[in-house]
Amino acid sequence: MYLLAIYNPVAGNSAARSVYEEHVYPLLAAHNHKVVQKVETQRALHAADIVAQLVASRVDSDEISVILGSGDGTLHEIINSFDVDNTDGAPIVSFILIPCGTANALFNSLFPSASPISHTQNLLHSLNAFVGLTKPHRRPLTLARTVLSRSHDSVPSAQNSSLSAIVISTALHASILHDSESLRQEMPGIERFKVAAQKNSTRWYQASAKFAPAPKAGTVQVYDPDLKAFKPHPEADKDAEVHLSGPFVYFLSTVNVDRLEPAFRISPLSSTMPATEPVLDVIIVRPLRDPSIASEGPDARSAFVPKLWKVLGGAYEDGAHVNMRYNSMGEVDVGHDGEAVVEYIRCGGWEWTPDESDVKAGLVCADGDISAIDKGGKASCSICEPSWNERFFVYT
Ligand SMILES: Nc1ncnc2c1ncn2[C@@H]1O[C@H](COP(=O)(O)OP(=O)(O)OP(=O)(O)O)[C@@H](O)[C@H]1O
Repeated sequence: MYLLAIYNPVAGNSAARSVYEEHVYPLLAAHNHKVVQKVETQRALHAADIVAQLVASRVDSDEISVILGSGDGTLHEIINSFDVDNTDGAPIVSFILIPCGTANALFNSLFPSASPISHTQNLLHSLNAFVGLTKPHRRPLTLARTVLSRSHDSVPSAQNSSLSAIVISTALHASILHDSESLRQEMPGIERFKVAAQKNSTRWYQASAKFAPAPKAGTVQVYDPDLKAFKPHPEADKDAEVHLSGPFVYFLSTVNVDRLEPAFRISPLSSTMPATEPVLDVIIVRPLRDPSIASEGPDARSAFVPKLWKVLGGAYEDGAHVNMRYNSMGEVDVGHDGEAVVEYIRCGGWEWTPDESDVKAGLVCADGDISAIDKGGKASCSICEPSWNERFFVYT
């Protein structure tokens, strides 16, 4: 096994170097683990280049173990450095996560009780498993591929394709990530996401969406708050696809994670009702499901803002939003018996086609990385083929 220790010195509150020197390296030495290569990243994509070179050189090992001190963005860069067409015989990559980023969605989902991460012991859960202080378990990472295509493209180019291990979103979440990046210097913590959320709160996104089933399930599933269970989506067509029309406020899908921050449990059913195959859990809010809103317009958009915050606030209450429903007045609560406010869909893939007139509906977030769909184009996201879901692992 080739052991690589790598950290991003500017991730999160820039504490990675001291965490490695004071805790990570001493713990590895105490357990006789010899690090072959130690890297402090110097720039964006540096970690990705190091791992890609190792894989390409066919390092004399069938496994590369990467002790990764960063946020989710650096993990995303590493996964995307793989040459999709040339992986035969390439070593598998196992991550030991040291959460040094801002949000650390993957780490916080895998170790939900490891909060706050300001407590050193909470940083070391994955490393403790690797060195054998806790029962080691290596969990495969499910990957989703997102392809942005122009409508006339029959074969989208590789440059427009990316792999994700955490979140793929459009609508409000993509706008928040897009706008919060400019606030990073001023607000290094998660408060920058809240500021960007306020800025985008009255925006509705004009698009249509399509969903396809995961192979084993055979149907697109939707969560029913009455049954407290998933059921086949009632609007599936003869090809088992489900089509939803906009406007949308929220559209976010996850793999491997049930939260994006320690307490923001946006796709809670991925951990409380796990699927038996790799799937995308998709969280959708469409404001015209609200019985008190008959049509679009500035008043309707303003009226929906407090409901949106209530729903997203439910994610901070251990995922209570998935059981929130309307009453006949359009009020939102878990005790009501009208339509579910959140459409919680479980599927194998989705397609998002923004209206040409709506520029912000064309933003797509893949693990925090923002891209824009070309005018007239669409984004297609699907669970990767099984060989890709056995390529990356994480110690838990
Ligand atoms: N030395 C460096 N200087 C500037 N940027 C760097 C350096 N090393 C890595 N980066 C870049 O920093 C960006 C953010 O890193 P990362 O995702 O690890 O942390 P984060 O954004 O704080 O955390 P999270 O993704 O959990 O919110 C990545 O795009 C990475 O490429």
